Amino acid sequence: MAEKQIKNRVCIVGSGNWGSAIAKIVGKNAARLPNFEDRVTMWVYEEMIDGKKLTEIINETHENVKYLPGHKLPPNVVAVPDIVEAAKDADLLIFVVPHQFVRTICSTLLGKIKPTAAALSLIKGFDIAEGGGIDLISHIITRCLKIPCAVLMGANIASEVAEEKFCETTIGCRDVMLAPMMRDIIQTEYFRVVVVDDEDAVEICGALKNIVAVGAGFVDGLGFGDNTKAAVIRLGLMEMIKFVDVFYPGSKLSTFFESCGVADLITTCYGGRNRRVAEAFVKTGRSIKELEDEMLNGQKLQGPITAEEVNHMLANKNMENKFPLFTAVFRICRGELKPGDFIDCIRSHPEHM
Ligand SMILES: NC(=O)C1=CN([C@@H]2O[C@H](COP(=O)(O)OP(=O)(O)OC[C@H]3O[C@@H](n4cnc5c(N)ncnc54)[C@H](O)[C@@H]3O)[C@@H](O)[C@H]2O)C=CC1
Ligand SMILES: O=C(CO)COP(=O)(O)O
Repeated sequence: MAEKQIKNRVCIVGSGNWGSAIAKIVGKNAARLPNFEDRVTMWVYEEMIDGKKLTEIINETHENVKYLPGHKLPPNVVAVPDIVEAAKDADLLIFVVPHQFVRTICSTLLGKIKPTAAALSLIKGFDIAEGGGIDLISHIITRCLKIPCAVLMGANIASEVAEEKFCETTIGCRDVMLAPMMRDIIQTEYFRVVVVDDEDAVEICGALKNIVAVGAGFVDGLGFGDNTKAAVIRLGLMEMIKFVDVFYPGSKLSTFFESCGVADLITTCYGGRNRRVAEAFVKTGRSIKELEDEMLNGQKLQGPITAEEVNHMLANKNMENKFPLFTAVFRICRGELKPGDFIDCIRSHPEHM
């Protein structure tokens, strides 16, 4: 008798703009691959749209009309409003929520998931740790849920991925047994995966580039040109490399040349939400929060909060002057500096000394 194939169950924890775009890929791959269960659950933070529950709309129309309108999800992706119900049988949990919600989600899932499950985090951001430092989101997931957590970061603007325009991504996974499963469920003809073992650096790149993208938005709003934006991208990259070198020593320089590094920096500094809202912030003088609510229809910015989390650590360690671009973005978002001061802050960057 033929041996029964073990089928991995997948749950996508999140259903925003990126969560829905990745659900399209994961749903198709799960239906196609013999070692995955067809049915993929997708946890949806329930909300009402024109008097109807978003989960019901998604399950009836196979479209997340709020966060990824115009794209059909495969019918085997099932929207579930109860997070424990969605996650309890999963062998692979794909975390893709705005980073500010991760701790609450983990405490809800504590003790309610399979102890043998593994996680893949697509979340770009940090959290504040006790003792004045920062925590990586994948570390929070591993610590809270006691499961391994790899990461996926890359130059992946969700709408373009949903349109199936070619791009690359990076999976950071130290566990050679888990890496093939992670790659299989993600890779398609148009979404190409490179797996590296430098997990922490991959994740840090994904988080820090959002701060740089806010800076890129500032220079767009101020009316500077492409040369200035290129300088912001380059100085941002140098601060990202330094940050990893100082706080996460042992990471590899080559990781910055993967999709999660320089490529994500470029795409986000030209096409991302952080850039767009930061440009409007400069042009209108309104608050980031107001503009986020008005311009993004429920989607969430990660850059300004990440700048705050990073500054919390830099200030505690007396290192703000070593990271003038990160520091200036934080202070401008807080209203402590004017947007016009941005260039002055990076003019005397340590890179120029
Ligand atoms: N959108 C993009 O192009 C990309 C996003 N990412 C990253 O993926 C992560 C998730 O981003 P998106 O899917 O775009 O989310 P999003 O920016 O579309 O956020 C909206 C989501 O947050 C949920 N939400 C709102 N309040 C909540 C609460 N209190 N608790 C839990 N969930 C709540 C909403 O229901 C919705 O699903 C972020 O870290 C982002 O940086 C990464 C690559 C591309
Ligand atoms: O991470 C992203 C692209 O890789 C999306 O960036 P934004 O959140 O700025 O849109």
